[in-house]
Amino acid sequence: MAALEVERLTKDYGEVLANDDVTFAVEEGEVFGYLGPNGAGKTTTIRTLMGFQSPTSGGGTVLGHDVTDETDLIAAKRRIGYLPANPAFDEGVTGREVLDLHASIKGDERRADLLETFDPPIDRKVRDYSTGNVQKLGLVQAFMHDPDLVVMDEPTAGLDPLMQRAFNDFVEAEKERGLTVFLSSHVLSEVRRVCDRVGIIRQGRLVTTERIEDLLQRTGKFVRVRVAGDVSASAFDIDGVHDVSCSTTDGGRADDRTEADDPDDGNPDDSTAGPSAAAPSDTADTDPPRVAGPVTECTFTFTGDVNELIAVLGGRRVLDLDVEEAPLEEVFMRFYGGNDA
Ligand SMILES: Nc1ncnc2c1ncn2[C@@H]1O[C@H](COP(=O)(O)OP(=O)(O)OP(=O)(O)O)[C@@H](O)[C@H]1O
Repeated sequence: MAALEVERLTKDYGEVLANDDVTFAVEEGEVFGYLGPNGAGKTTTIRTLMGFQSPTSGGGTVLGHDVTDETDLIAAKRRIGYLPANPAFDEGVTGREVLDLHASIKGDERRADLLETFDPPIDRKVRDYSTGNVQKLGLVQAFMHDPDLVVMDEPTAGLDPLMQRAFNDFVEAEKERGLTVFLSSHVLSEVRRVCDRVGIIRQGRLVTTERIEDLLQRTGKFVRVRVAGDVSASAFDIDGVHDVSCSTTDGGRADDRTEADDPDDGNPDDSTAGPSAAAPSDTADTDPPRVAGPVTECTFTFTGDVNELIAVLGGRRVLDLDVEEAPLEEVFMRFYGGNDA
């Protein structure tokens, strides 16, 4: 049984169709990221799943309970943790009192541990909290009754980088324990680190659901190669090379030599540039080959067979080579952007 299901969910606010026939499921034990640009419809889905608003049509289940059936949902909510976007608590009470109230309804067996991790100033009145501290209090509240499913709307909003990292560590550990997490986010590093799968929504429509690994696989690698000689982009005309761009400079020029030729620049990349190892034997560990004459630097995204790339490079004198995972940002921009294709 899926821990959370959204089935043909449509929410029409009148002027805006905020969710348009959205269908996806989150499996037990999965961490699922729900992504999309501002106003895409993420909060609308989340609030509907939590029973705070009714769908125009369609619906969903959480832990097998119908989200449009109020009574059914009450039973499920004891086993669900929820962190809304911009959580708001009674400003006149302390954080401790907020948690005590929550504990009286759902329990708090994990409160002490969570307070060690997130550490909001629980004896101060909520009105004196910073935005980040409100968020931390919300996180403690969402997890402290040891739920089976946690739903969070932008959980790291307002958290400083250290706290964001603590949150990511925490979610990874929770995943190990088998917790199911559904979260919306704009923070791609966080998504990449903690999520197994993502669903991307744009203008109310689900564009894709995909495993993070597959998304990265499909995106390919970002390649930057420097070769001796005047080489044109057509030299890399093999399957899987995209957006190739080459520029040739005089290899003897000081500015062009700076990175590759300076053994003392402390740049570890100079000595580890993959197939530079395939370059001639004058490629000392700390002293990449010098070259007289033109040097061409080409960059491209590569989704093809790496052996074909090696074959192309094999016929040339490679001075430097970087192969990196393409940034996740690029992948998401494709989906976030205006081009449906
Ligand atoms: N109560 C409402 N009445 C009318 N329109 C609404 C209402 N709530 C949201 N909307 C509109 O529905 C669309 C989706 O909003 P929603 O808050 O679900 O997006 P979101 O993806 O969560 O955005 P963000 O990333 O900015 O939080 C937006 O155009 C928003 O203006």
